[in-house]
Amino acid sequence: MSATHLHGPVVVIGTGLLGASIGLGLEHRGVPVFLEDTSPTNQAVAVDIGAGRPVAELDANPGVQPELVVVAAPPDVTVDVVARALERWPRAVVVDIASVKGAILAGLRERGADLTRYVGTHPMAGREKSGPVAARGELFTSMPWVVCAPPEADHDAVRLAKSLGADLGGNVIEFDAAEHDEAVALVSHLPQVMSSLLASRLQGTDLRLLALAGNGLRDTTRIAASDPGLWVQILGANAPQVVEHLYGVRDDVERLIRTLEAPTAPGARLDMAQLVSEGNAGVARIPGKHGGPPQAFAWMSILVDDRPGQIARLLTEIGEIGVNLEDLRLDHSSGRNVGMVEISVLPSKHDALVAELEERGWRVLQ
Ligand SMILES: NC(=O)C1=CN([C@@H]2O[C@H](COP(=O)(O)OP(=O)(O)OC[C@H]3O[C@@H](n4cnc5c(N)ncnc54)[C@H](O)[C@@H]3O)[C@@H](O)[C@H]2O)C=CC1
Ligand SMILES: O=C(O)C(=O)Cc1ccc(O)cc1
Repeated sequence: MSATHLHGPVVVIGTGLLGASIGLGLEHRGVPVFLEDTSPTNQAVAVDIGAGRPVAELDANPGVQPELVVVAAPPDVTVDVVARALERWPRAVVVDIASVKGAILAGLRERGADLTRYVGTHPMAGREKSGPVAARGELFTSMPWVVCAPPEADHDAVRLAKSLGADLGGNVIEFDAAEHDEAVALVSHLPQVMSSLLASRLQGTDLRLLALAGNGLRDTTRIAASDPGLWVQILGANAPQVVEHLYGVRDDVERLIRTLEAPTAPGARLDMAQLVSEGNAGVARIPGKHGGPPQAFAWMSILVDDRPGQIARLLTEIGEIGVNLEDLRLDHSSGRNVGMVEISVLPSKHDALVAELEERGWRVLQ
């Protein structure tokens, strides 16, 4: 990885969730950012939260060109906005961050855009919310940041695109556009579709039934709250790759339906076990945090009295014991006078932590 950093100025066009998050992250590192959006409100909000200054202030100084332009507008308008930015700032490198890459590169080629100064990128980080109000400067920390350089791109343009991802704390990975689209169909677009399909089953359901919802439902439906306008564009631009996975899902669902229609038939239980085991095998392949190899963490549950300050005391004591928490979940059902804190740690730390916590009087369930 190149160790160079951005100096700026950087122009961000499209100051919604992603654009304002990029602006915040760069401004935090001292890189001057200028913002532009077709929505005056979104631009003003992004300025107000500290993501940069209006681009008019850069335009007022015609001698200064941006070092880098980041197009963070919706996929449908990205080709047009990138092509115009390449013409408007003839010395700047222009990157986009749209969730699909092949269609955008093809569109720019068709338009005869100067691809020596263009690099496609895609931060694999986001939220189920949109607009600058939801922006977070640390959104990209330790998340993959894909760089898809067209063969025509200058070395310096690629270096700058990588610096953007690295300066925002991302893990930079190089793919070509076709490989990228194939990968995101599986790791991003299919999860969105599955989450939406699942959550749509909840429509019209008696709220008394939904009151039983636990973490399983929440874990599998968070991204069902995503913006339909954005996802129409993403799925439309990557439809052939996504549909290949849906054929596989359809086959598996049909197999499961046949099994559950006759759950006591010979072989049916094996089929059910196989379905869950196949899921076990898939989930074990998801890389750990920071892009490392798959890492199975060891979980434990600690009972805490429902009194103010108990969870803070627990976390302080875990810090004193010197163990790093990998994940933390709270289960705090109303009407009970104890809560449950579930934590995960490296497997090598698990037994010693349980022993230490029990010694200090905590009730630990494994
Ligand atoms: N939402 C997410 O989690 C992620 C989104 N992306 C990509 O980032 C891009 C932006 O997505 P979000 O920030 O989520 O959307 P958003 O809806 O929060 O923001 C998009 C912004 O672009 C502005 N805009 C629309 N047309 C424009 C134009 N012609 N010129 C200038 N500004 C224009 C809108 O007014 C809005 O402020 C999309 O291409 C998306 O595929 C990439 C990774 C994650
Ligand atoms: O909310 C999440 O966890 C996401 O994964 C969001 C997301 C949405 C679109 C992308 O192109 C990349 C990431």
